[in-house]
Amino acid sequence: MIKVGIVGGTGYTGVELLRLLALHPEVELRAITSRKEDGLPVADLYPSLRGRVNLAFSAPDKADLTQCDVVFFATPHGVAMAQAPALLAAGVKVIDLAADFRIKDRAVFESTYKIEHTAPELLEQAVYGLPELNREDIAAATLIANPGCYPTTMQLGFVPLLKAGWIDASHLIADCKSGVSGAGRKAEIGILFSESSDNFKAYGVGGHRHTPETAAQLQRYTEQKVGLIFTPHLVPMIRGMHSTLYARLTREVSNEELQQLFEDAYREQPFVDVLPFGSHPETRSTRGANVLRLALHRHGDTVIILVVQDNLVKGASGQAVQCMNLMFGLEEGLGLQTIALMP
Ligand SMILES: NC(=O)C1=CN([C@@H]2O[C@H](COP(=O)(O)OP(=O)(O)OC[C@H]3O[C@@H](n4cnc5c(N)ncnc54)[C@H](OP(=O)(O)O)[C@@H]3O)[C@@H](O)[C@H]2O)C=CC1
Ligand SMILES: CC(=O)N[C@@H](CCC(=O)OP(=O)(O)O)C(=O)O
Repeated sequence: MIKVGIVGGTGYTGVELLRLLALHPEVELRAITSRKEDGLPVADLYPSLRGRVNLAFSAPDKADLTQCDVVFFATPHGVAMAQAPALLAAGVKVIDLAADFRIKDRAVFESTYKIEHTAPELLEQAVYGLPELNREDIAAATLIANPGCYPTTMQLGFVPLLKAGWIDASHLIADCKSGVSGAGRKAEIGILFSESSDNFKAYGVGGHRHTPETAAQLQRYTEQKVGLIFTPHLVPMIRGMHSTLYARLTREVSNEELQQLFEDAYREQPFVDVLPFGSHPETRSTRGANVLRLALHRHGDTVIILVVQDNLVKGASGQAVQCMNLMFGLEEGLGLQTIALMP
C-alpha cells in the first residue's frame, strides 16, 4: 500500500483528493493537515467521507509526513516550496497542486506570483504533471508540478495542432469559463453567493497567471514564438470548466483530417474523449469524473476547439492521482473510474 499524506485537506482540492483516494485500492491515508481544524475528525467537516476516512486533521507541524511514500500539497502557492526539500531528502515523493514548480524560469515565476522562490534548485528536477503529454517523465519523477486547471484545457486542445504544424502559433485565443470552486474554499467578496450567482463576468483580462505557464508549455511543441490571448470568466456554477479555443489554420486541411488528427492523438489516452466533429461538449458530462472532453468546429480558416472538464478532477486532484499512479508503477486509471454525475 502507498502511504499518503495531504497538506491542506480542508480545501476543495484537498477534499477531492480524499474522495478519490478513500476508494483507491492501493492507498493508505496516513496524515491530512489543517492549521485551523487541528484535531477535528475529517468526517465531521465533510460528512460525505463518514465511514470512509477515519482520520482527524492534524496541524502541519504535528504531522510526520516523512513516514509517507507521497505527499500531496493542496495548498496556496508558496507552501510546497518550503517543505518539499526536506521531504524529497527523506525519500518522500511530492505532488504539488499549486504553481510552485510549474514555471521553470525563476524570474518569470517570481514576477507572475509576486513571491520569492525559496527552492529554485528543485525547478529543474520538477516534472510538469500532464500525463497525456509527459507520461514517461512523470513515471520517473519524484517531484510533480500539477498543472493549473485552465492550462490543462488549453494544452490538450492546442497541442495536437501545434505538433502537426497546422496553425499559426503566434495568435492563439482561449476564452475560458470556470465554476466558482476554482477559486478555492475561502471567504472573498467576489465569490460570495450574492456576487457570483445569477451573474457572469470576465476577470484577469490584462494578464492571468496561467498565461505564462501555458505559453511556456505550448512553446515545447513549436519553433514559432507562441502568442496566447487567454481570458478567464467566472460562471455561476460550482464545478466545471469550458474553454473555447481558436487558432488560424496555415494550410489546407479538411474537417475529416482535423478530426483524424485529434482522434489519433488521443486514441490511447484513457482520460481524453474526442467527440464527433461539430459536437457541443457539456461541463456536466465531466462532473466528478477524471475526464476531459473536446470537440472540433470550423469557421473558414479558423479551427475552434471546445474543451470541458471538472476543474477539481481532471483540472486538479484527479490529474494528481493519475500522476501518483504513474509514479508508483500502477495502472494509470486506478481509482479514477467514476462516471460523471448527470444531470
Ligand atoms: N480549486 C481549483 O479548481 C484548483 C486549485 N488549484 C490549486 O490547488 C491549490 C489548492 O486549491 P484549493 O483546494 O482550491 O484551495 P483552498 O483555499 O480551498 O484550500 C487551501 C488549503 O490549504 C491549507 N493551507 C492554507 N495555507 C496553508 C499554509 N500556509 N500551510 C499549510 N496549509 C495551508 C488550508 O487549510 P488550513 O488553512 O486549515 O491550513 C486549506 O486546506 C492552490 O494552489 C490552487 O491554486 C489547482 C487547480 C484547480
Ligand atoms: C475561478 C478561479 O478563481 N480560478 C482560479 C484558477 C484555479 C487554478 O487552476 O489554480 P492555480 O493555478 O492557482 O493552481 C483563478 O483564476 O485564479
